[in-house]
Amino acid sequence: MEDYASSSSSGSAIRFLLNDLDSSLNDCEKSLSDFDLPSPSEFPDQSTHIPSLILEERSVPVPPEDLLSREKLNPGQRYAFDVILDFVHQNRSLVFFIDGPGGTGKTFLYRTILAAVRSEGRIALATTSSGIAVIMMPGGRTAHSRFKIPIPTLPTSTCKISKQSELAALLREASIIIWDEAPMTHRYAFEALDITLKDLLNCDLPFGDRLHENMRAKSDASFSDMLLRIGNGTEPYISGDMIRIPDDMIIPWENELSLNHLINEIFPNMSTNAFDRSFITGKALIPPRNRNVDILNHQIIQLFPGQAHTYYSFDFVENDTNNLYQPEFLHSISPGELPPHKLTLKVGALIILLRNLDPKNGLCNGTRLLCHQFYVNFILAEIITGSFAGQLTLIPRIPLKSSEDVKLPFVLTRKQFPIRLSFALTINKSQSQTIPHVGIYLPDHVFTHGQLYVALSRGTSKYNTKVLVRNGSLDGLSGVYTRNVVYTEVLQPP
Ligand SMILES: Nc1ncnc2c1ncn2[C@@H]1O[C@H](COP(=O)(O)OP(=O)(O)OP(=O)(O)O)[C@@H](O)[C@H]1O
Repeated sequence: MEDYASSSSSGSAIRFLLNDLDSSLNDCEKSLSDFDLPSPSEFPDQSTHIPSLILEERSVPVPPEDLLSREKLNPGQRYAFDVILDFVHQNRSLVFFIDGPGGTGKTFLYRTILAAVRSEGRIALATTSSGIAVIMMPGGRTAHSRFKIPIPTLPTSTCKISKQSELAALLREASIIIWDEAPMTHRYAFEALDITLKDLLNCDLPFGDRLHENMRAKSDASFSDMLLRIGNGTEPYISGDMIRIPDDMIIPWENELSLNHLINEIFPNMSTNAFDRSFITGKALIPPRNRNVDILNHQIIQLFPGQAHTYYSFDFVENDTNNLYQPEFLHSISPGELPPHKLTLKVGALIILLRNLDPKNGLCNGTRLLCHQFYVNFILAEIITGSFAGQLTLIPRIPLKSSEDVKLPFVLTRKQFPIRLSFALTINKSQSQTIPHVGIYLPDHVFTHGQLYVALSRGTSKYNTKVLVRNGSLDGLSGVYTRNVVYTEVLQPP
């Protein structure tokens, strides 16, 4: 409360405090009402000052490199930028859809728009569907937290924003709202926001644009072209839905030991390279499933030099008064969304956060970090993903509950650090990240739309993207093949 004492009145100070508290709780999918705390609007402002939410947005720093990005936009990005900025300048409303496969520069475009609009003293709200995308945009927040979209979101849901609230004032004041990775969110969330915004402001018809050029791999034109063909489903198919992977990307499958060849290709000479920060942070192995992630991480931490530090979790099931669930059984449960019971780490090891601890400060579900030091109840680690890269942070040990997705007949509570090793991560978790040196391990062929494209498009060139396919041979044909799942109807304009 002392930090808020300089506010013009005690009512304002309490309101500031409640607003900040509410925003932090929203990041963890909770709200003030969950803790019987009053709403900020119960503490009216006696002064004529600008609402704190508006001040907060106005103070989001504009990175100088984002201002310079305007000069680097490719023709597709430039067109979208010009049209959108025109609407902003004319104070006109329209909904724009920017579409394009991973790596075509959507986030780059959003950051350029945010910087341009904010540098004019206007308000630009940056929101995203996933926690990890938040840290890719300065001032980013998850859409659920920013718009107070209820969870679960039902067909009749509306956002919890009253007309008199500071948030309503912020939305009215905003010149632009950007929602990254919008298709990942259920349509009920958009309908809830649509109804709410219609009540607060006026929106018009949608407008769409599609980006085509893969910017992540632009230094390797043939790779970039191949990626777009794979993403569009136009790479030639052989024997149903199989495509051939170029020979120079292949690590041949001979037997189980071939996995070591892939690991050595991406993480060579670990005993000398492990403490070279730039070596270790630009790399990852990406298989489709969590169980393969665990196998790979286990193998790499063994190769990693230094003393192992192991943390064991405390596991329990609430209200299990008859001790039905023995600790040994609970320890053996290890779904990808929870940390393992036995967490073995080393200084310099790569880890990934499994919860949104503090999205405003870069600690989201999906943030990758480097371990620096181990304490009993904290780990000192350095963020390596997104705009907070380079910052040191303390990760606490916290209780984590299993979700319904794990399909257990009870809720498991595990007290552990909310992290896993991340030398390897699933293809889905790798989305939105550029990983210059990537090894794709396909013990099974991919199974969902666009997944092969996501895996292959993490890298920046053919030469540092390697692929190991377990069942990649086709009768009578040379070369290595894997499945590419593309539902072309998903790519058609409405
Ligand atoms: N016009 C540009 N000039 C230079 N670099 C660019 C340009 N556009 C994008 N990039 C770079 O290309 C890479 C991929 O861009 P970005 O992350 O914006 O793609 P994306 O479409 O958001 O990908 P994803 O969907 O995988 O998150 C980034 O390293 C980005 O800095």
